[in-house]
Amino acid sequence: MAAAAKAAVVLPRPVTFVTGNAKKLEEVKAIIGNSIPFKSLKLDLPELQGEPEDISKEKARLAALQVNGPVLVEDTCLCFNALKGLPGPYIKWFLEKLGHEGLNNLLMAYEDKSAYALCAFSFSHGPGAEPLTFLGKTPGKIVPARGPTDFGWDPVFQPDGYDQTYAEMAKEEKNKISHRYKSLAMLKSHFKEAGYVFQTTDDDTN
Ligand SMILES: Nc1ncnc2c1ncn2[C@H]1C[C@H](O)[C@@H](COP(=O)(O)OP(=O)(O)OP(=O)(O)O)O1
Ligand SMILES: [Mg+2]
Repeated sequence: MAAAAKAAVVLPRPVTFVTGNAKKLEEVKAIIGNSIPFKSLKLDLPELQGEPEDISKEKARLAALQVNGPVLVEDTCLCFNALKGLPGPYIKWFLEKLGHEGLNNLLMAYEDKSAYALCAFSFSHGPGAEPLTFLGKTPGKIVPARGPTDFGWDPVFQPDGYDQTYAEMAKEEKNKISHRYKSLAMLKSHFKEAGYVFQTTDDDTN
């Protein structure tokens, strides 16, 4: 397919990354740096039930309506293979109610402790536009909590090939292999290929 003939899409302003989670924002900033012009907005968007990709897309549709411009949202899942992918998108509530020990206990009856972290970024050009979704997946296993407890389930997830949990790893190291890094890498190449042009206006200076 010839991509060369495509005209660049003009976006009315920088992309707004909508999240209620400050830690996620920190990682996204560290990973995308200046490669995509973006600003952030703290909103806790309602999340549909269903498959990770659909939840992420719906979040992007809602965010685009609220922001009235291009948006980026992210939904994170932690999926246990023995439980056929659950808690998946519901990990936030499972973590809140059960804690790290409870997450380990869910797997007590199973020998298989393998899991994967899944990150679904969705990007929408604006209200009414169909969001594009980029999925990043990092395989690992669920272990008793080790390391700092300041970011979600990081202490109970040990990525394959490492003897440290996400929480124990240096940030730069985690950001090189994480589910979030992988989906952002796809997003970055999409931006590169699409060659979006951003219109900046006075009310966007910040
Ligand atoms: N990289 C990560 N490592 C560990 N825990 C994470 C990571 N990313 C997210 N979490 C936690 C935070 C939440 O409890 C849960 C993901 O739920 P999710 O709905 O994606 O986030 P959130 O509700 O905190 O932010 P948002 O406002 O972007 O939806 O997993
Ligand atoms: Mg959420």
